[in-house]
Amino acid sequence: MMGAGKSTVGREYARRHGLEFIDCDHELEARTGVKIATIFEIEGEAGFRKRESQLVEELAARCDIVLGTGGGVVLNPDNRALLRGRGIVVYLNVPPRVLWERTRHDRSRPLLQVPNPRERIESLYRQRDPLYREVADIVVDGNRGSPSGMVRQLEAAIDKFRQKRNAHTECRPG
Ligand SMILES: Nc1ncnc2c1ncn2[C@@H]1O[C@H](COP(=O)(O)OP(=O)(O)O)[C@@H](O)[C@H]1O
Ligand SMILES: O=C(O)C1=C[C@@H](OP(=O)(O)O)[C@@H](O)[C@H](O)C1
Ligand SMILES: [Mg+2]
Repeated sequence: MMGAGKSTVGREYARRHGLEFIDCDHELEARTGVKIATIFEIEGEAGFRKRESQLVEELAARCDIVLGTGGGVVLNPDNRALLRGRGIVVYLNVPPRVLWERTRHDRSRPLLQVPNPRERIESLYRQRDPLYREVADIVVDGNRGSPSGMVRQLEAAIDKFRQKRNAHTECRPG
């Protein structure tokens, strides 16, 4: 969700692991030369989603990167299928009250520039939580510490996931 810490925690995780971090929104801004809010203004949400999907399709083919998506990436079933098929997908789950606290003074997210952003966050959370769970390999409570604390929790959760996955795919001596 917006404000969960994908951009902040993802960047820090990648730095600590010597991986390239690509943030979908930053990448779209770099490629278009304008802010996300301007893409929404000119092309509407539909135009933004189209650009986002094209970028996710391109980047899902990359290896050895940490990809920080926008929170709305899961709305498109094709994006969900792409993400499910690649890498390890983490859902940073943060309750709406905290998402609101983290985003309330930030005007960079057009979907929250409404008269009742708090209610908007709650309804988006209700709508999207099942979609995030559908795509995620790992669900991490994203409200359990500072960004660097979250990176350590992510490391532990990813190690655990890899061990479990390897145990399942190991072949037994015949
Ligand atoms: N674990 C955390 N604890 C406290 N604040 C955080 C945490 N993770 C992110 N933040 C803050 O919340 C805001 C939104 O983070 P951001 O990484 O942009 O979220 P997202 O990319 O998921 O929308 C930023 O101001 C960031 O510094
Ligand atoms: O949740 C969403 O629909 C959006 C989330 C934003 O990214 P963050 O999740 O990084 O804030 C950005 O892609 C756009 O404003 C739409
Ligand atoms: Mg972000």
